[in-house]
Amino acid sequence: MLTRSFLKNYLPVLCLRKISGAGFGSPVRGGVILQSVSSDVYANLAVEDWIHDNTDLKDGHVLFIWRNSHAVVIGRHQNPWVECNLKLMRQRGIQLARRRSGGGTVYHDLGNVNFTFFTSKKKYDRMENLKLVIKALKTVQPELAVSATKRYDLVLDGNFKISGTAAKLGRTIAYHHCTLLCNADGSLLPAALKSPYHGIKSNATTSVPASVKNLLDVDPALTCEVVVDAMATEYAAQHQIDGKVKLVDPADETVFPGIGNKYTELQSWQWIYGKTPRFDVSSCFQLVYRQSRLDVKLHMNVVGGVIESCSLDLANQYLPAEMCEKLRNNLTGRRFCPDEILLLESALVKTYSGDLELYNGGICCVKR
Ligand SMILES: Nc1ncnc2c1ncn2[C@@H]1O[C@H](COP(=O)(O)OC(=O)CCCC[C@@H]2CCSS2)[C@@H](O)[C@H]1O
Repeated sequence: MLTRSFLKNYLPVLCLRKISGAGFGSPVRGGVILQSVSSDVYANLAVEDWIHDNTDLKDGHVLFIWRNSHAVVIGRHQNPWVECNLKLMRQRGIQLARRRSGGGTVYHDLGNVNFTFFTSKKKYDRMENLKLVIKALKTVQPELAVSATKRYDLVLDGNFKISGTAAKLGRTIAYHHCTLLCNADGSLLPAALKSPYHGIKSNATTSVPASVKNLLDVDPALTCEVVVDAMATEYAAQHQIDGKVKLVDPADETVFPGIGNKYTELQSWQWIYGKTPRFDVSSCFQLVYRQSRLDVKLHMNVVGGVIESCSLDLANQYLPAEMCEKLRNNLTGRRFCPDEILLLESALVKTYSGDLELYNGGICCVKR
């Protein structure tokens, strides 16, 4: 079920691996530059996955260029509640995506361009790729004080980050992807990446915050479009291919058979939240019931985004042990949500649904 159209369009560069027993010749040397017509972060990440899973790049290489509408992209082993402000993101329509590569959290919008360099694992070389980006930028602005760091960031004036890097190494194929800030929203970027949440303990990868800058602030000529053109020209020159950029539509199953499944998975709660490394979280509340206030300490152990176990410490054993037990049972097995107050409230409603006097009497939780 391999797509003739993909082969027609993208061979001689890509040699597609056998799928369902259908093999297609031997690897062919060459390179190709693809650019997505979509600004949907999940669709673009699905293209990366698809190329990673379905191509054999023994001597071939691919540059994939893509931009997204507002999104925060966390690394494979990160905790979204630690890394970003989910409430603000919901209010501002900023998508949350988890990528397959490791590393930290970045903000994307149409003022940020992403470049994915696919090669065989042998040819994988992040510094070479970053040198290419620097060269391309310098063709537009020779005076640009841009350099690569040991962490594979690109910085301006030795200080201001304009690009972050992450990578995924497969069995035979590898990719290195990086961002490039041309004209991203300078106030949403830090706001979306600031978690209001404290008290989470885990071994998840944490991001390394940096001072960032947009290229456009240094030189108005450095728009995304100009930078993309310069990159395509430089990549083509380096790999001795024609600099034509082939536009691809991630929704086109005739080109990317089976991509719909990848897209669905990348958007799912199970992938975005469910893949969060296990963590512990502790919170203190006051439970207000009629005239009395009750201090509550809530400890939760969250595995796969779901509360695996929890404990409640209540001063003076205010609630009968069996009620505490009921409350604990109602929290256990629920999906963790950033607002423990809501979580506790809904567990209380469930626990006391048979005790209308208590519930109607107005239990409310106040975070201290
Ligand atoms: N778009 C963008 N570009 C560069 N730097 C950014 C960006 N957004 C945020 N940041 C800054 O980097 C740190 C995180 O740095 P940290 O080093 O922790 O993480 C990264 O750089 C990851 C880069 C992932 C690149 C992938 C390529 C395609 S999909 S995402 C963050 O706190 C901000 O200060």
